[in-house]
Amino acid sequence: MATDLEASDVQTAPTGANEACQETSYLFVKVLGRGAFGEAVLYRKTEDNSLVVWKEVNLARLGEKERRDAMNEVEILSLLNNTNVITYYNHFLDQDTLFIEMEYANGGSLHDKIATQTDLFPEQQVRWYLFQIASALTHIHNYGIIHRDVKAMNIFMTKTDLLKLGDFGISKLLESKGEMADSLVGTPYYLSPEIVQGASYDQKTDVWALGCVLFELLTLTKTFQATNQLRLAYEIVRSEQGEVDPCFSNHMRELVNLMLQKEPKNRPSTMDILDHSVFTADDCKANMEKQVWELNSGARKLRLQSSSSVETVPVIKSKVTEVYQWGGGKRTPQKQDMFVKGKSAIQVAAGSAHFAVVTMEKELYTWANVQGGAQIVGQLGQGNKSAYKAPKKVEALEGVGIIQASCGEDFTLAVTDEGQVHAFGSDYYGCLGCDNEEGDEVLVPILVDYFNTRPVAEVSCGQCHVIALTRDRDVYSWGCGEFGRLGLGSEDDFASPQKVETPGKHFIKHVYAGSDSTFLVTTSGRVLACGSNEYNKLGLNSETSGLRKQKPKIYDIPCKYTFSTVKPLLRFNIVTVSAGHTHSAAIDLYGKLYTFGSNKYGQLGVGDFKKKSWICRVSGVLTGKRVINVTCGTYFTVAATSDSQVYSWGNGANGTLGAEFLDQGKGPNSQSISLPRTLFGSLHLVSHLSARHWHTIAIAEKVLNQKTLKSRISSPKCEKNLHKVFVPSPPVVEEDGLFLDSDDGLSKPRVCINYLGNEEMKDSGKPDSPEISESKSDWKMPPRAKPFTPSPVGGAAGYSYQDSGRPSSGGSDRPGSGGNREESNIPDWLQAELQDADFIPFPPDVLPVSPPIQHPGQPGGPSIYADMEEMKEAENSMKEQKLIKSKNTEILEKDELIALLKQKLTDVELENTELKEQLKSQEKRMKSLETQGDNETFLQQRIWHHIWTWQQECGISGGATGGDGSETNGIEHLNLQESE
Ligand SMILES: Nc1ncnc2c1ncn2[C@@H]1O[C@H](COP(=O)(O)OP(=O)(O)OP(=O)(O)O)[C@@H](O)[C@H]1O
Repeated sequence: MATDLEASDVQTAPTGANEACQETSYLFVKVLGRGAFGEAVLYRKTEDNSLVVWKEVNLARLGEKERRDAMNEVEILSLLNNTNVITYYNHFLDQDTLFIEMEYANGGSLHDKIATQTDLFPEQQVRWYLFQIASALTHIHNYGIIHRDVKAMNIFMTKTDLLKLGDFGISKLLESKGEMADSLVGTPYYLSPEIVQGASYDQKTDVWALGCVLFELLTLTKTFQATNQLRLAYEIVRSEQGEVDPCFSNHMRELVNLMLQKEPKNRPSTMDILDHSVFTADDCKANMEKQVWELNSGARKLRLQSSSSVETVPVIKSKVTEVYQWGGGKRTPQKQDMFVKGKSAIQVAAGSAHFAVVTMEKELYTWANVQGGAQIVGQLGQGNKSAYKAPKKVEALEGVGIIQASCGEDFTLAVTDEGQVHAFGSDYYGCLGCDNEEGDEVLVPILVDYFNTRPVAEVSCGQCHVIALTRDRDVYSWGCGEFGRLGLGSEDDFASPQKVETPGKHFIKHVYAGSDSTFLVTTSGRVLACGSNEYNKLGLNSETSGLRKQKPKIYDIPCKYTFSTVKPLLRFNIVTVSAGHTHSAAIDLYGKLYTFGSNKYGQLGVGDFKKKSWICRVSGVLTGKRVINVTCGTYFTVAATSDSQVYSWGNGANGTLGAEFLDQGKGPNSQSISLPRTLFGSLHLVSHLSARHWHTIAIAEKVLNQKTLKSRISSPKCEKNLHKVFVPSPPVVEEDGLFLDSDDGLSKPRVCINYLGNEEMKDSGKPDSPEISESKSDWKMPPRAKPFTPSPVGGAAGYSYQDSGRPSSGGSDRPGSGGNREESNIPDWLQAELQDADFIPFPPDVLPVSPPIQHPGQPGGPSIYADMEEMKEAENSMKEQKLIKSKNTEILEKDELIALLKQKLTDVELENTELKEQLKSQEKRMKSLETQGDNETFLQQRIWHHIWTWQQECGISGGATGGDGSETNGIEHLNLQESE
């Protein structure tokens, strides 16, 4: 049926140019330079106006090995996601030219920086640089990668003094960390003694090169120099570098000597470097971690948050957890009364004709919703083939603590708190993982022995295959292998778990099986996919246009037998994926929702039914909201947001959208909607969702009453100040000691509230420590975001609030709502709340709820239970707060609110009138200046600048920039804004 319905959607390879690929995606800016094999060109990407570098590598004159190296660079870059490493976005091979798209570092290279430095760098600055390069190397070493070409020229800089390690042209991914590489590569000055001597080497060769860079930073000269290569080699092997100026601390001099030890084993690892006393004194390391995060998150927010303007933080006063199902003939959500207090559901799963629910008590319940000839073949695990219509406990699992379950088409798998896996239902494709030893239909749960010694963190069932993630982060798959969905390099079926090789040392965080596809999400927010890419539902197709020497092209990939990076998603930090039958969805760290695949029934949620060959961002009513959960059915999508709304869209036949259609028209899309539409009439905070075929099941906490605090965290107007608005949490260190990028799903960006014009927004521009200000040069720590501390007087400027049972319309950006802190009318109780950093900046839904996963070594059971504990604690603390605030809360009367709003509006009107007058006078002044001739241009420029500054301060977009060379007339723009 699917194939027939979607026939018109099928893409043929190579695809002819369509609407999308005729658009220019890239605008040429300039050629950055030429390397040995091609040039690096700067482009502006029209999609988000970001600057990117396309490195063209001419492979025609490359030897076989060099070709491999180039491809190696691409593969390796795509695995990495770290602030101090150049980010990889895309690549393609066009005949003999390999095109690689990567992040642009706008501040030159460290080599240039050293070359133009006249006085010695202050120690603090050297420390700052060393910290960043050591962090970058720690990241790549953790992935089993040796860079092998660390040198000042390959360390790029941003204008904010962030360093980014790039040019992985000759890096080599080692299969295991213990392996020693033996090929002779590198740049003479930075070659390690072991490479010069032709011996094997490991990650410590990068430490040597880093030692050379450090020496260069400390002395402004090369560590080893000679008039010829042979002499240089001799000097390197002798390993007797020169002296470092005694103005540097003993710690620093000791460290550089350690790094330049001839014997690799005597050199510190990059982790040791970061733990050296150079960094541990005075909380220096923590400050630098924070600094890197802040500088990077500022830049990233500019790119990613451009249309997000409102952050809504629901404060749930009371709630009841309920389980709802709909679809399969049930046109509105049906409540399952079984799951009430004492049996509250924590996780749900939908199969084609059955459901499974895991409760807080670690019990498993199953039941059926059989339609159209579907049969019960044991998928309920009840010991018979009855189609129980109401939830029934799986008695055979009595005494076993079930913490997660997943449903395939006609089978079920359940994970215990000890990491064991139980399976039941159809074993036709070998999905029960027991080598078909139990027959085709297994009516009671059996243990998948294979995992007895390999505890499992989570499983995900596709239509007829399974993917499992162990607590050691190994991935296993089994079942039907058609289209390569098992990621095992073939289409073979397997009736027992098979270990999946993923490229590089990925740290897999979650696994998701679709009907005939599979996704993996890494700890660094990367997405890998394999299986059928029909309709581009894996997002593996790519297209380019606007590149010089390059015709617009679509690279259509029908299926993948091994896991590959989903390149169009590399720009985002993905935390959750849902794989549907015809389309897929992904949520990023900021709660933005992306969809890709077939759009025949509007299932991509972008307002039309047209075919899309790219990744879509679902905005519309979701703009400014944080999506916390998403699930894809066959032709529909359901998503839940943090402000307690549930939306559905796509094909509504058979009740899949959980809402009645009042506007049924004619034609193929008569029962479809292409934009998200709310599903419940009241507020429901959804902690877990699952859809398959045409069924959906959800755990919804009915929010009986909620107060919504809204904060403008980002709007086009205040984007330039975004980096000052976000207060970062320090990067997270995982139990196994690995550094996770701050952008990893595990870190929680603390959203603080501020506005243009607030004092908080000003740059201090001052050095961070006395040590710097006393330094020889005028170097300063990069501008640092001032943590926002709401002041007791008007500190909450920027919040508006409601107290109703309905959510806010969301996204409203009322004029003047961001007034001066001193003039804030925010009531005291709210100010007090805002000062409670634990309460406001960490909404419980910052991380989308996903199937439970227990990290290795993590005490206290699966994370979902920890989450529940946290939620309970949060609820208790909220109750306490409620008591304290009960007095103040009285002013939350409607009349008070209306009065406040009116006052605010009056203030805004006054401000606007004042502004208009000021502008008129400036207009007059400018006109008179214009008449004074060319020699007045300088003055005009200053006036333009003033007008532009006002516009920015007043949050008026499209500012006047005529004075510094742009085409727009600022006053015209301004008037237009006002009249609007
Ligand atoms: N991501 C980037 N951001 C900013 N500048 C870059 C980036 N990548 C390359 N460049 C600049 O572009 C120029 C050419 O770079 P390219 O990598 O092609 O050659 P190379 O590194 O100089 O030589 P080779 O690749 O042969 O080692 C260099 O000046 C480099 O600084």
